[in-house]
Amino acid sequence: MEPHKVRTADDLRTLIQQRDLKQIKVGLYDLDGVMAGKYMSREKFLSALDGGFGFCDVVFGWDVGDKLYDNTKLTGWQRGYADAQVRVIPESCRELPLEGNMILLQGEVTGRLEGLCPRALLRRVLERAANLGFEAMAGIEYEFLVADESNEALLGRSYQDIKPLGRGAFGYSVLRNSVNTEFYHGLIQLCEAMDMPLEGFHEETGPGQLEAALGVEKALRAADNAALFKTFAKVLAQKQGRTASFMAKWHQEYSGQGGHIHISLKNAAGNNAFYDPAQPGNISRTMRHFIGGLQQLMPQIACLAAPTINSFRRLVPGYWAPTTALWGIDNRTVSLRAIPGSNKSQRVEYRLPGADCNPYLALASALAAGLHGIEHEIEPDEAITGNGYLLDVAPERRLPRSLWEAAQTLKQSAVARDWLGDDFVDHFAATREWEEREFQRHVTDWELNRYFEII
Ligand SMILES: NC(=O)CC[C@H](N)C(=O)O
Repeated sequence: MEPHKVRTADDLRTLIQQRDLKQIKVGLYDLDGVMAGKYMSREKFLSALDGGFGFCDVVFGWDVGDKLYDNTKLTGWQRGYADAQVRVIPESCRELPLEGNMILLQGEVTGRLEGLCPRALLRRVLERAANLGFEAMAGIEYEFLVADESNEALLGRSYQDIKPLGRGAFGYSVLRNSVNTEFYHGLIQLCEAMDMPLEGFHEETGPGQLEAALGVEKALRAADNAALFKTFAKVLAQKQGRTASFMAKWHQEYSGQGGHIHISLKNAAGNNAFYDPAQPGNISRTMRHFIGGLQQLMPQIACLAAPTINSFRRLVPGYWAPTTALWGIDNRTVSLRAIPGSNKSQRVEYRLPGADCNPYLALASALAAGLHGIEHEIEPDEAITGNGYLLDVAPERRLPRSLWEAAQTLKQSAVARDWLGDDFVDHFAATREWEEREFQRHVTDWELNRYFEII
């Protein structure tokens, strides 16, 4: 039995027996898209496979620095930080080549806190898509920085004067990717072994910025691959004495780091529901309405695509990242790029998500918005042409400018509540408000440099 062939609990038992595994690694993704997990003994794992296991619910109650949220209802001291119930997902089994024979299994939270589990959330949206007669496909691409030094060294200098892997900006440089093969080849091989092959991998336009495009998959698999890619690209870099970062904007002078999502829908006949060769740009009625829904709801779901304080540094004009909820045909100056193609490749690229977002949440919210558009036959604005940054946009097409604002628009969104659930919306918005409060009480370097002496 091979990890990529595992579909059932029995397959998994066979694999564990064949490899004579004494330990198994199990993890689940939190709201920030960070994997929390542990090694489990074989005995414990086999019992978890049948009956699930408990995992302290603080996994949804901590911020990225393990500080406890003080403003959430579903987790907190008032709930005693009880265990959340987790089920093991056999078909999530992956090889962990950096750890010899070890395998990795993902879990999903069930029961009282199921509404907060990012993977369960995406699964619910996909079930609703299936009820509407669609199967969602997605391909996610990441831009990320590789620093040619350890995180300890960077931490010691408070992340100042970062030394990127490769000097200067040389988008698509073959020199860079031929010299830095230890990292490039290492990651290609790792992704291959973990059954999440890269479709493209190149030097982006920024010192040390790389871009990896994961192959198109059914949406849940695409999000699994994306989340695992982020986790294990960081692991590989650190094992090489380097550091990979997926923050949205690590330097004001350089282009930010996107986590763009390419989306299409298959209809019941297995055809691409976005493709209609009789229409301009091959854009079917279904695709138009999907774009219409996503365009209309984008400000309301923006904080799932831009979930950190730093996300909003990326969303500025002139750096290839969008600033408005507009769309165009093959236009990279707006947030929705309709890509004319064939029955196989016709799709829309959602360019709002940064590399810092949780792929389960960004994808679930985009699909919810687009499917809402299909259900309600929402017509998008006219496609824009030329430089979208220069357009004067209507207030309802503006995107939130801060995490606080994004959390407020999410909370007020009836459609987000309908598709993502009240538990999720209330909890997630509270966690983003907490993040903004933490930031607001912090004095930044910029302020010190600007005001300390002169004001
Ligand atoms: N490849 C590109 O289109 C650049 C994207 C840009 N770096 C972003 O932040 O989204």
